[in-house]
Amino acid sequence: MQTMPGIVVTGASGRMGQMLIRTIAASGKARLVGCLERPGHAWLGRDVGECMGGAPLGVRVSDDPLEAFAQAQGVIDFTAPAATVEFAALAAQARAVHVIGTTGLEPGHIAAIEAAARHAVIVRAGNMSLGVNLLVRLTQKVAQALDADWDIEVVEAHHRMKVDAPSGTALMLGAAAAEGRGVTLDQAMVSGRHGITGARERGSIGFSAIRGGDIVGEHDVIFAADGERIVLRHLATDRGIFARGALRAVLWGQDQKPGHYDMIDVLGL
Ligand SMILES: NC(=O)C1=CN([C@@H]2O[C@H](COP(=O)(O)OP(=O)(O)OC[C@H]3O[C@@H](n4cnc5c(N)ncnc54)[C@H](OP(=O)(O)O)[C@@H]3O)[C@@H](O)[C@H]2O)C=CC1
Ligand SMILES: O=C(O)C1=N[C@H](C(=O)O)C[C@H](O)C1
Repeated sequence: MQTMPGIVVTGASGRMGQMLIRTIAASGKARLVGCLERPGHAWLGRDVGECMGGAPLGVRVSDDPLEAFAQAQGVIDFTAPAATVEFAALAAQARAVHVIGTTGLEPGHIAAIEAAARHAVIVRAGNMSLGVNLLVRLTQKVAQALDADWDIEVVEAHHRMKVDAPSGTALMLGAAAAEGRGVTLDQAMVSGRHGITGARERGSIGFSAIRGGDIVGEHDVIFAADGERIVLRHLATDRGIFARGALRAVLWGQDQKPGHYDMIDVLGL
């Protein structure tokens, strides 16, 4: 009989960290074997279930990733770019599958993640939900079917605590639209217009970000032409969709060769 993979959750006290811990504990498919927080964090040394205001889960919060990863088959990481790069190197050293949900990554961070993925399985996506990854595919198809008479705009809305813009999801959708159009996102992207911008440049892909309240995550891809408009929309109302996707990814990754994968690979879309 195969044993359930042991998973470490980084950023345990965060919005996603707590959702991941609940999802793993209830799954019956994986075991929670470690929880990480920064040195000095108030939760260190305490049972993570009790820290979250519930029953004990038998896992104490630690600030030692090396020790935690050594006993794990998977690491689920929704933290911040600098931490994720550090975790990628350590998870690869431990040959643990590293699932990365962290957004706001710059090219230098991605290069470091690529290097780690030469030695271990990494699954990274700016959005782990089934719905958004399906929308990525639909966006690519619609962009491929339409010419540059159709202006493409990506509009996203998130809670007031989000620190990066455009969102990782908006960038995935923009990249899919660009791919459908046969251009790169770097060539086409226009983000956050302000002031006397001049008329819209034909073929550009625009990005706008709204931040407020407790919005979990909303994304529209607008294809606007003269006289008509197509809007592809995803609304997230519960962070459980991201946690369930991440759990699926860490289980899928157990049987893969080292490499840098995304949720399209995991979901087979
Ligand atoms: N791909 C996806 O499907 C999704 C991705 N995300 C992304 O996940 C990330 C986290 O989001 P969210 O949970 O809302 O954010 P939170 O701020 O609620 O949680 C982040 C956690 O990571 C910890 N952390 C940050 N830096 C470090 C570090 N250097 N070392 C150790 N721990 C660290 C934080 O600790 P501290 O408070 O001490 O800083 C905190 O516990 C974001 O990048 C977000 O965009 C979110 C939802 C879905
Ligand atoms: O920070 C968030 O909350 C979210 N971040 C991801 C992103 O940047 O797209 C995914 C989701 O939209 C929630």
